[in-house]
Amino acid sequence: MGICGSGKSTIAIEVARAKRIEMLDADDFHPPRNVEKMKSGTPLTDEDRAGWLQALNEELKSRLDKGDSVVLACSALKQRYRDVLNAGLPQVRWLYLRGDRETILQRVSQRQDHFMPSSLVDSQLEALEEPVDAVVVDIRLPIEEIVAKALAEL
Ligand SMILES: Nc1ncnc2c1ncn2[C@@H]1O[C@H](COP(=O)(O)OP(=O)(O)OP(=O)(O)O)[C@@H](O)[C@H]1O
Ligand SMILES: O=C(O)[C@H](O)[C@@H](O)[C@H](O)[C@H](O)CO
Repeated sequence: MGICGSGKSTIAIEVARAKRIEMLDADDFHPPRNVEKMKSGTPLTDEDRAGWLQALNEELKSRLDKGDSVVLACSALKQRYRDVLNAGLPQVRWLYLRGDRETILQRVSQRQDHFMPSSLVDSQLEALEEPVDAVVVDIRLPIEEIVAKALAEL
């Protein structure tokens, strides 16, 4: 979890590869209207995110109930969002990619092929409620170090 540009997809892909498990990217589950909204520079509301979070919980459940493991890259900005994602799944563990505004802005503005505009970074930081029950990493660390910490601690 973490705000836009914190490295969720990058880290999740590597963790999933190392553990040979499936990786899901929550961005692939946003309804088109949510993506259009973000593209046009408007932050999502709790209401916009509600169905999406519910759907992601179902996706996790369908895999974990079968005994499969999965890595989900998801912003999960607020505690109540994480409560929906976690519902009925006590085995879920969180990795929080903690990022400072400057590094995030730099990475988001350098990305070419992404719908998220850097103008939304401040709204993401405002919405963010830092987790108390997560493994926390600083996004300025090299990718390999973050992945190693995730593999060691999750
Ligand atoms: N630890 C890191 N060091 C340097 N660059 C990184 C690191 N982690 C990610 N990046 C780069 O930062 C950018 C943002 O990463 P990524 O797209 O994985 O973030 P994200 O959290 O999935 O973003 P979003 O939620 O907006 O899709 C990418 O260009 C990625 O290559
Ligand atoms: O809850 C949200 O506002 C969204 O999930 C965003 O965080 C983006 O989808 C993602 O970070 C892409 O940049």
